[in-house]
Formats: sequence, C-alpha cells, structure tokens
Amino acid sequence: MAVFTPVSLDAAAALAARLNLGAVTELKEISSGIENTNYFITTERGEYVLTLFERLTFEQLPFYLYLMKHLAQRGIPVPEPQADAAGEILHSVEGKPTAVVDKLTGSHQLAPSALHCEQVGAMLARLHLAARDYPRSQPNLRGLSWWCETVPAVLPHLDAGQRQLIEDELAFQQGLAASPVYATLPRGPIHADLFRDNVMFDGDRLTGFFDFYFAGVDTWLFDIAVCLNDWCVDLDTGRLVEERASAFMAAYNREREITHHESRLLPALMRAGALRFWISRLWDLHLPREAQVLKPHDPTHFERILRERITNPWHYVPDA
Ligand SMILES: Nc1ncnc2c1ncn2[C@@H]1O[C@H](COP(=O)(O)OP(=O)(O)OP(=O)(O)O)[C@@H](O)[C@H]1O
Ligand SMILES: N[C@@H](CCO)C(=O)O
Repeated sequence: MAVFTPVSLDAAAALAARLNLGAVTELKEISSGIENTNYFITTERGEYVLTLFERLTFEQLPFYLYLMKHLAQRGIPVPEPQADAAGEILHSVEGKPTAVVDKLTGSHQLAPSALHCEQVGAMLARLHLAARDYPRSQPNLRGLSWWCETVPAVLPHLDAGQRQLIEDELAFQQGLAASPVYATLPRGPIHADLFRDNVMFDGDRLTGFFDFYFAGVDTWLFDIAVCLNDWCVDLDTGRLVEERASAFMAAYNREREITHHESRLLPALMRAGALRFWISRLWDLHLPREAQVLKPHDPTHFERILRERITNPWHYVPDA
C-alpha cells in the first residue's frame, strides 16, 4: 500500500482535536492510491479521510481544497475539507501538508455500464458549470509543460517504436495547443483525473467525485477526454465502447451543450488524455519514490489507448 509517511495515532488524535472532531476511535491505512498517504479516520463525530500530501506543496494545495469547498457548497457531491477554529483547512502532520475531508459513502463501480457513464457525464458538466465562478486559479500541473519536461526523463526506458510514438505525439500536441481553434475551447477548473476509482456509487446511484489533487484550470474538453478514455473503454483492448461513450457525451451535452470546435477537437484531446497518463505511468514506474508498498499502474495500457485513438479516432455527433 502507498503509505509514504506513517502517521501515529497520537498525531491523528491531535489533529482531530484541533478540528473539533472528537476522540479518534480508529485510524486505518488505505491500501490503494499512488500519490499521497491516506488514512480513514473514525472519530466520535463521524468518518473522514486524512491525507498527507507527498508532492503537492503548501502553496499549491489551497487551490484544490477551496475548490472542493466551493463545489460542495454548490451541491456537487465532493468531500468537504474540515476547518479548525480559525477556518483553516490546510494543516500539517509530520511536516507534510495535510487535510481531513469527509468520507464519501458508496464504492467504486469498476465495471461501468452506460447508466453509470451517463451519470458521470452529467455530473462532470455540472461540476464545470459550478466551478465557473471559482476565484482561484492554478494551471493543470500535469499539462503540456509537464509532458515536455518529463518525456526526456522516460525516453531511456522505451524501445525505438515507443520513443517514436511518444515524440511524435508530443509534437502533435504542441502544434495543437498553439493552434487558433484550440484557443477557442472553453476553460475553467477541471478534475483532470476522474477515473473509475475516483468516483463513488451507492448501487447504481452516483454519490460523489473525489481526489481533486490533479485539478487545475484547463480546457473542459480535456476533462471529458480523460473520462472517455477510462469510463468508456474496454480495458483489455483500449477500444472505445461506443454505447458508453455516446451515453456519457449525450448526458454531458444535456447539462452543457458542447461547442462545434469541441466536437471537432475531441479526437485530438482523447489522444492528449492518453499521452498524459502514458507519461505519468512511465514516470511512476521508472522513477519511483520511496513507499512502504507501492503498486505502479501499467503504462502499456495508455500506450495501447493512444495507438487506438490515433488509428480509430472517435467523433461525437450530437443528436439533432
Ligand atoms: N473522501 C473519500 N471518501 C471515501 N473514500 C475515499 C476518499 N478519499 C479517498 N478514499 C479512498 O481511498 C482510496 C485512495 O485514495 P486516492 O485514490 O485519493 O489515492 P491517492 O494516492 O491520493 O491518489 P491516486 O488515485 O492519484 O493514486 C480511494 O480509492 C478510496 O477508496
Ligand atoms: N488515474 C491515474 C493515477 C493517478 O491518479 C492513473 O490511472 O494513472
């Protein structure tokens, strides 16, 4: 499991007291996730998630935490950060930036149907609209600049065919980002990592989005593309499952009508979404950090998805 920084019961109890959550009855390591140290913490007042941020800094974190608060206050089901008496929601444990947020109910839907995709699509559009008046700004820290910095570091670990693919795709995405049509895409705060394991369902009903720690201001279309590449693919082949993708897009489009330019660039952004996670998975696999136990995700999954998106681009045509 990915506990990078062990937290003692005493340290958790001191933080819970500061947040007025009552006595801690249980502190349990969370056995998934690869970015942060996470614990479930049960107190007299309820169930929460305690996160020690391993990469994000005290300067970067207010953007994510206040975004979650902003969305929660507008009815989007996301974990709300807990404040101390002074209203502070960013804390410190073992010298690491730390937050305690509400634990969502439900569990992951790892084999989604069109019905699940439809709910994720609709809620994603509502999230984009609800975040429009969020006053803080921070770029997507796993966007194009990060891809350009990171590709050279992973290149030595690739074979010739993979090197060619990643360099060609990076050049394609740089050209796209510099194009006038790209500049017309609507933007705002996006989740940017809304995979199956970052959404909760209670039975077939969506109960929440979480893990906002890759959020940033970027195109709404990139968020849509990241979701399509995870929620609407056959995991064995990386192929898009048309029925799920159409259900996702139609539901999104009902909440916020996508523009003509968005429809046109969707195939290119789906390539961008695949490239982003291919790079980050290569980086996590080949340049790992210390962790008590760490299970890196398989990079070849996103290499396959990227090749598939290039060979078989998918176009969404809204119903007339
Ligand atoms: N607010 C929450 N409510 C309920 N469960 C949560 C919450 N936050 C995290 N979890 C649980 O903890 C697990 C790990 O958390 P998360 O996915 O955020 O890990 P991470 O290391 O921070 O990020 P990543 O997903 O990027 O690896 C989740 O899969 C989920 O089961
Ligand atoms: N969703 C990412 C993990 C980081 O959140 C992946 O599947 O590679």
